[in-house]
Amino acid sequence: MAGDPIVSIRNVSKSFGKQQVLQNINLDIYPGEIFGLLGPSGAGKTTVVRQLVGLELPTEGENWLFNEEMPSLKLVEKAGYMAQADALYQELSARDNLEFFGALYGLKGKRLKERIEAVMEIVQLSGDLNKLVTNYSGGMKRRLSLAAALLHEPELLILDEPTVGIDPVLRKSIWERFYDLKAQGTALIVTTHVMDEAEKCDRLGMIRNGRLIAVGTPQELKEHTSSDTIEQAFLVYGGAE
Ligand SMILES: Nc1ncnc2c1ncn2[C@@H]1O[C@H](COP(=O)(O)OP(=O)(O)OP(=O)(O)O)[C@@H](O)[C@H]1O
Repeated sequence: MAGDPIVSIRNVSKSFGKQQVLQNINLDIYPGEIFGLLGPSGAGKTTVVRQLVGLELPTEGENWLFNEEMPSLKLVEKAGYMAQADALYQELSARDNLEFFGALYGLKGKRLKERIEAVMEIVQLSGDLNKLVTNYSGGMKRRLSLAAALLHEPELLILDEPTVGIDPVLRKSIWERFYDLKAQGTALIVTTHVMDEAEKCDRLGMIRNGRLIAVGTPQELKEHTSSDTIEQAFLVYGGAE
């Protein structure tokens, strides 16, 4: 792949107490690609992405972002992160939440106002800007969290199960926005256990029991295992482990 990787995970292992949750992960991710981390619940996907944003440290190995080792405060502005659990202030309106997150990223005034309008349009919540978050549905909260991650136009977006609880129609339109961002050169890392979503990624990393068992385009992974579906390919790689 052309150019320097935007993310480089090097020999990363992680244990929580006696439980080893990541085993010698090596992975490079490049600008402008949508990289999917696919694996069942508990496989270690969240632990990988939390390390990339400096919320977790590896027990062994290194995580590099933009040619700098994590954790680094300087990198906070370059990456946008959407966690699995929504980190929103329930008693505030969507607008107040976005103003708060925007201020954290150094956005203010007219620029902040413009960005809030733009991201709320992307997640189709423009009409609900002044509503209190406590009155949002689960799917609306997910979309608002996504809006917050998009606010400062980061070069790298790290999204932990971004479309859980979002209906298929909106999921499709959110993926269209992901492709728009990719076209602008943004790299996206998306964790998922949904197979049809995995198919939409440029490349996939399959994770099972803390190990990266395969990396490639959806097409490559299917071809190498003579599988018709990603699910089948996953089972073949998992079985061969
Ligand atoms: N802070 C922690 N302390 C102890 N164990 C943890 C901690 N965080 C994660 N784990 C364990 O690490 C393993 C991997 O968890 P992780 O959340 O990374 O999986 P995941 O693939 O993201 O799963 P899911 O799709 O359910 O979010 C699990 O067994 C989990 O219980």
